[in-house]
Amino acid sequence: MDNKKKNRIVVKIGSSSLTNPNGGLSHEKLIGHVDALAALRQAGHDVILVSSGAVAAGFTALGYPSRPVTIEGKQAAAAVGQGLLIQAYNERLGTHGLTAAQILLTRDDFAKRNRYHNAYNTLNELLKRGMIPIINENDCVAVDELTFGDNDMLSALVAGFLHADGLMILTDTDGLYDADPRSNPHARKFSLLHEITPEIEALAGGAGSSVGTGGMRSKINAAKFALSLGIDIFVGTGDGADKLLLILAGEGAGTYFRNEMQGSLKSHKQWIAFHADCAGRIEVDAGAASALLYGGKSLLPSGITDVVGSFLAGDVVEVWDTLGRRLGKGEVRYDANQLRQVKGESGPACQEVLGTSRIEAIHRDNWVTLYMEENKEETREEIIQ
Ligand SMILES: Nc1ncnc2c1ncn2[C@@H]1O[C@H](COP(=O)(O)OP(=O)(O)O)[C@@H](O)[C@H]1O
Ligand SMILES: N[C@@H](CCC(=O)OP(=O)(O)O)C(=O)O
Repeated sequence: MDNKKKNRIVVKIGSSSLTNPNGGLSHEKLIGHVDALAALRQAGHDVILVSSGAVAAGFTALGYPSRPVTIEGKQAAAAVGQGLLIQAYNERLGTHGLTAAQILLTRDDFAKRNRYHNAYNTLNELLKRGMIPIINENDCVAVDELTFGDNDMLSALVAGFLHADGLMILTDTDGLYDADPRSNPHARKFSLLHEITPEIEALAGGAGSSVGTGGMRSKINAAKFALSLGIDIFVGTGDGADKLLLILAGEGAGTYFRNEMQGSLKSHKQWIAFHADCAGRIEVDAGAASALLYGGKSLLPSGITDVVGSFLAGDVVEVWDTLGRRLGKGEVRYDANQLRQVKGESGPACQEVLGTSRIEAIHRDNWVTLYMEENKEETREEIIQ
């Protein structure tokens, strides 16, 4: 994050920072955040908000004494609370001449190529027109296997997908400590981390309030993912209308996670790597494995030794080598039957069967390396191209 250039910033606000401890929206807290978002926007930055709080804001109106635990209870509470949230956001944004644009997503929306690209195009159009996108999980329809897990991870996925410069995760604690500060008054804070080691992961505990869900653990998972894409992250808190500008300037009350990596994986490659369902599997010989991993080459049929499954052209498949190592994932140009016909064949033979000179089974633009040999940093460089 660089406070002098125009940045694209994803801000995530947790339930505890928007609602009262016993549920119900806190207008006072929400207004404080909106004023800070408006200041960031008015300083010329693109601002995308990932807002939790629908369940926590809605459950009291439904007569639940505390955050519901049943799926239908949470979904009903979210249906009420999401409306209350957007109404309150819009009221306050309006005083700054700004407008909210509500986007509710499920994991399925990220897994389907068309939906993923539609969401990307819509968000870019909204930002071009100066809107403030407000994203939440579509809790009313999301069921376990279709959820992002939590909004911390959703905000990291959104930050990656939009090639954000920074991700600010606002919560009720001023950063990551070496123990949960609620239960350990001697806990010490980390101000700046360059990587998330297993030791750091082990320090982060669960939710600290009756309305939060993932706790610091889910923030660390999200930070790890965003860091792997070269995005700077801040986890912490703040007060006043200039709190987000202070965070941007490196003066926020929290933990900064930064790494030196430049550039991020293209959105389409992120879709292949993190979201698309795998429809089958291709096995390749050593020459093809090396061309894919280290040569930056496309996969040609001559290197294919086996084709498993019944996928279609345009599907995403996993690629393994004959030693049983998963090398990566790619979008195939041909369906499984066509690839069975040309596997192991030379260029001219493939051209004859496929009727074209574009014989790549997987083009390098549609390939993502996932295999990382221990201590082999160049593989990582290839992932982040
Ligand atoms: N090592 C830690 N450092 C800081 N906070 C921690 C740690 N382990 C657990 N926590 C808890 O994580 C909580 C924040 O997460 P959560 O309750 O899910 O908030 P939100 O609703 O903002 O997502 C804090 O209130 C704190 O009690
Ligand atoms: N989508 C849910 C929030 C899920 C979630 O991750 O909550 P939190 O830990 O407060 O960020 C809601 O709006 O209530």
